[in-house]
Amino acid sequence: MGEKKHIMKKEMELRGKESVEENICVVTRVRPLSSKEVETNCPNIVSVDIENRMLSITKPGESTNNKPRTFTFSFDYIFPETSSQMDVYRNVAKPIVDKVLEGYNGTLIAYGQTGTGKTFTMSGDDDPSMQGIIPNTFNHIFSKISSTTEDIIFAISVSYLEIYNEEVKDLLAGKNDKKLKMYENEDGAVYVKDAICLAVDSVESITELMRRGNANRKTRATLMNDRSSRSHAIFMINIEQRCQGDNTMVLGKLNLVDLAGSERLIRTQATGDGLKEATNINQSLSVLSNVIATLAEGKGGHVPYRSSKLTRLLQNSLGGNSKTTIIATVSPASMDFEETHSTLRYAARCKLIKNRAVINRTSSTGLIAQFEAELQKLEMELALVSAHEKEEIEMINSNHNMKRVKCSKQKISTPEIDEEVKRQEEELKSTEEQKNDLLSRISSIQKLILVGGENLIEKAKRQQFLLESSDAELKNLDKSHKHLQEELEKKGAERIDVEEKYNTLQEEDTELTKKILKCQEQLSAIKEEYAIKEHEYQRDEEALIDSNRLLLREVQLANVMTAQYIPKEYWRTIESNVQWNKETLEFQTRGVAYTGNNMQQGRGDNGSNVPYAYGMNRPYGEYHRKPRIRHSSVPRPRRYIYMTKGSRAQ
Ligand SMILES: Nc1ncnc2c1ncn2[C@@H]1O[C@H](COP(=O)(O)OP(=O)(O)OP(=O)(O)O)[C@@H](O)[C@H]1O
Repeated sequence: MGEKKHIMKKEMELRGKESVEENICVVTRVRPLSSKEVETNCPNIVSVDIENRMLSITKPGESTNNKPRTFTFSFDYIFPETSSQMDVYRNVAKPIVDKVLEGYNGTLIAYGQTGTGKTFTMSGDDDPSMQGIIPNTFNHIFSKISSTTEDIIFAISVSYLEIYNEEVKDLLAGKNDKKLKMYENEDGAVYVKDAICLAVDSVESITELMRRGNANRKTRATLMNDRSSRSHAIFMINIEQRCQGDNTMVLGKLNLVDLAGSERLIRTQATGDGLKEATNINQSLSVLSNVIATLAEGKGGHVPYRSSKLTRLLQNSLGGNSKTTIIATVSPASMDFEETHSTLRYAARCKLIKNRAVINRTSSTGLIAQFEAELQKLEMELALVSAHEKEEIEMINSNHNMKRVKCSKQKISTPEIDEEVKRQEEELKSTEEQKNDLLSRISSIQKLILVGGENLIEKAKRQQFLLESSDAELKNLDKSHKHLQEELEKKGAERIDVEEKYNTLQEEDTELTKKILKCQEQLSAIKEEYAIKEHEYQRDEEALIDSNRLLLREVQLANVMTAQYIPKEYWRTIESNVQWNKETLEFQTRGVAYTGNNMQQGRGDNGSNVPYAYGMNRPYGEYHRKPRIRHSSVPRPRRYIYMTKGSRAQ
């Protein structure tokens, strides 16, 4: 005994090393509005954002700042009203069943207000497309076994229990209402003593057990549901498998739990047995809620599993060795707001629970070993019976021979021999019956040992096809989603490109606009300058015209003067001695002693007749130097006389 405990402790230590802690998976499923709710125009308060896995509910009649008050929750997966049974199976149950087939414990729990679709989700209807998780699981398991290799053998067994008014009942035991007791085994796992556990060899046989159990389940019509489940039901499937090559054994346990629905007594108006059932249901759900709250806190304190049969049975699934998923079912109807809100809060809390699942490696004392031992025993019996049968046949044959010899020799009848043959033939018949019975027992046990790769049933294959086709559909969807995503990314990149180009163009445009503005400024400055210059030019032109006019007058005056005052002979002398100096822009005379004032002075001083030099003392314009006659090359200071417009020459 001590050695066994030691081995178990070692095994548990090993399991601890192999396991990984992970959060419970929590999903929600919204049922469609019922025909009654549609008829009464009941508002839908639920909105689902599948992509972001968010679900929001709106509180009827309450708003802050004119906005309706909404509560948003996020879950691992959300199934809107339009989700099919296969959608739920593929996304929620299939991953867990696959893990159970690897040897893990798996649990699926449907939780929610009464009438929100727990039984619909777990069991569904007979119509194949309406089948719920439990029947889809059968097809999945058997088709998976069909597709494994021959060197793995399986044994599948089933139990179906319910907890009704805090009593554990066996749903496979017919109408026998025997209460069952729960115990803990050596490694702490809770089990129900004397619960029927039947081995199954096909989808048909397991479906038959489910139907039998469902027929025995307590249901009642209530104000909230025509066929309300009044008990928590747990369908348990054990999958044991052994690899023939290395003799390794694993045992996966799958618990499929359809809880009774929580209900507000004021709404169901239950009385009598209905009231007692509802009180027990609410009580056990409240203990479940406490267990979840304690586990969610994660402080490792005392968890009140023992406070109800339900929590005790689910001990391993909540905070223990199991891959667990909770499916919270909710109603979209506005009148169910309180219940929906409470279910969602409860479910959100479940997300915090951590489990630590490990593959259950078993010793050889499992179902397969039991079957093999029984087969061995039956085959030994068969060998004995066959040997006996052979002896009997031989004896009968020898009696027949004896009878033939006696009859032919003595020509007498042999009543003793006839009697003996008759007796022996009866014995042979019974031996043959015994042999047939043994053969059929052997064959039925052999059928329960499922060999991997065997074509177990066509239906399972069909279901597998359904699953695979939905997988393929999903893959196709994924593909087109990916394609769309890529297209979107491409378009996004193109848009960025265009935006960049647009930005550069805009920048260029701004630059050019700046340049244009600058050019425009320069142009207007130039125009302004041009206008000023034009004005100045006009002024100069006018001044030139004026000065020309003045010069003309002066020339005429000079001509008159020279004609009158300079005799012709002097005139020729002056002409021949006068030269135009290009540099000084003056006339210069050779051999003339006096110019300008000197000449005037000279004439005045010495009384000579030297005439006034040409142009002397004559103002003639603003910009023009008056040509002067100079005698000597010695320069003398120039005199300029400026004349502004309107002033007169002196
Ligand atoms: N997703 C769904 N699609 C279509 N019909 C649904 C869906 N969910 C629930 N229903 C329908 O709603 C009704 C109530 O569902 P169901 O009996 O499964 O509720 P429940 O949660 O198990 O209730 P209870 O706790 O009272 O047993 C049924 O008629 C069922 O067919």
